[in-house]
Amino acid sequence: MNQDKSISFKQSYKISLELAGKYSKLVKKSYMYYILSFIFQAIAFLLFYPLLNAIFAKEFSLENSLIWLSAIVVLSLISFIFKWLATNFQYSGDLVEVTHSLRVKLGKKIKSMPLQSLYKYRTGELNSTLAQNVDDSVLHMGIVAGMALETIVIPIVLVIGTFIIDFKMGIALLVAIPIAIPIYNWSRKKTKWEKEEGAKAHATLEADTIEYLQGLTVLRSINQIGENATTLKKSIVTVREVQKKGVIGSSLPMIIMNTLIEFIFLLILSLGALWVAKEELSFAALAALLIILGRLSEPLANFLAIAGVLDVMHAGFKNIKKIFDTEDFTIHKPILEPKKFNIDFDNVTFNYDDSDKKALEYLSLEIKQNSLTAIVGPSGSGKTTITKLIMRYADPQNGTIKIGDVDIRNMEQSKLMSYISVVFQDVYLFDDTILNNIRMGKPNANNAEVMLASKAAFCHEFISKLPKGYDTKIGEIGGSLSGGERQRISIARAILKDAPIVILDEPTSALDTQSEVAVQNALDELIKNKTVIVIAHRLSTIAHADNILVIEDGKLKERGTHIELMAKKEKYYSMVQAQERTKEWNSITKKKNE
Ligand SMILES: Nc1ncnc2c1ncn2[C@@H]1O[C@H](COP(=O)(O)OP(=O)(O)OP(=O)(O)O)[C@@H](O)[C@H]1O
Repeated sequence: MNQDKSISFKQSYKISLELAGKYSKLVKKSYMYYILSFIFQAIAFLLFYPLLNAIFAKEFSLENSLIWLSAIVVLSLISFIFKWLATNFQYSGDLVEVTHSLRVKLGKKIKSMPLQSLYKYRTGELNSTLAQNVDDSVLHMGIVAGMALETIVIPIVLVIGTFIIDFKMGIALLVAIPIAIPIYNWSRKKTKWEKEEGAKAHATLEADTIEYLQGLTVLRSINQIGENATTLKKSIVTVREVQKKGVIGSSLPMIIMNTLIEFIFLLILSLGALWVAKEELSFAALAALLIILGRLSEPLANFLAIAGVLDVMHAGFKNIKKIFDTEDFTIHKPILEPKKFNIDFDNVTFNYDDSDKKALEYLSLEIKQNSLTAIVGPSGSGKTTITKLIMRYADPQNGTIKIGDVDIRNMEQSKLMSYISVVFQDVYLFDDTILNNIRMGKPNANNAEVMLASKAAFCHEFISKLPKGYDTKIGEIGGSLSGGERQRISIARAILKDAPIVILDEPTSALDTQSEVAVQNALDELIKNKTVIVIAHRLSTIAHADNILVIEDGKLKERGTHIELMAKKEKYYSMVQAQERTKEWNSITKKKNE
């Protein structure tokens, strides 16, 4: 599809069927009924000509007149029935089902998208696609499609009919159409710009608003609230600018188009009157033409407005299609399930989509089942990338990653995720009850299981002290949970999930000593008999690890236990020395300040 051109009626028809999925037959049927309804209605209007002929005939024939009148009534009734059948698609609730199934399909797609593709979207963008764009698109299938078909079918049938009534009049009508085309194209360009830019500006505003609210604390600390929230302010102003430019740009063509239609109709009528005077046209034909022009004016006047609405929908379609067109993870056949939970990287090279730099380079490493492996290295060396790839954030460009000797590409994504629990430094709690927040680890767990996990994570006590205990909503207590408490709730979630692999991304580094002890106790419960990977900056916390992997520039530089690596006196040794010196320096400056 040519993205720079306005969407044609045909294109929007095709896309609407694609989006309707299993409901496409119903949508097609509804369109068909609309077309039939408008054809019958237009023919009914054309039959005014023989009716008027019968009425104004030299010898008035009541019988003839009644026959034509009955024909008009019957055709109108048929048209009404077809319209009723067409709109039944909306009123029977099928349209709502289409909206629902499209949203569910999008939700499934988002779930199966590689995280790398997902992270390219801002939260607000996805939000606006799932909510607004889906509604806009489905609106097309229901209401606007009928109006769009009316603007096409009625004029076509009426123009053909006019030719049959009077060839000259038919020509006069046809000549008028090419005059309107350049104005139509000019206007479409203007309205398309407004609708597409408008949709983009709104999505940006939505995303900025969400990010603004999420980051309010940080923004406050850097004095970026209210008048100073520059990003949000900018996107609010952009919406105003786009709307203003759009309204100015699209109103003028609309006024010109409508005036032109009225002018052309007047001209045709004047011509008709002249031909009647010259006895080149019957009075009945002129009267019929008057009726036909009256029926034509509405769809023609609406044409631009409807084309504009189609552009809004096209913008929505494009966003929905962009999500559907994202490549899914391919699950390699045969689908396998690991029996063990050791992890192996074999010659793994990976660079992020938008970067030329290799985040990991020909990396091979082994993580034994039920061992505690620490990954250390300078910032940007690739530690987090290793853990992301285990969770299939994206596939490496080279090499394989195996769990229990099974390539992770041979595993169902949901199965793979069920093998892994992650505890991050930043804990995300959903605005739901504490009970449900923990239960997310195992959705079918009963309350007793949740409480058991919570006790193991040392959070039962503080939860019990909350006014509504486990039924307290996270939103109700807002920021009153400490970092350590939030962390322990997330550990309870992981304990309940009981996944065989646990990834700890520096979960205690942001905590004070007292909280750290409590969280460490909870972690000790979590990692019992698990394959554990810890990303650590503070080397003192991983001295007891079974294996330490030193990563630098995406490559494995050293491996061994703390004792082995210290004895080697190379990279790890220097890192430990450097941290010791920093610690000493900090305690000296602390003492000085006291
Ligand atoms: N989403 C991304 N897109 C592009 N490049 C990325 C992305 N995430 C990480 N990188 C780059 O990949 C390299 C490895 O990053 P990674 O986050 O794995 O390092 P790290 O060792 O975990 O660092 P840190 O200790 O600071 O968290 C870095 O050069 C980083 O800039």
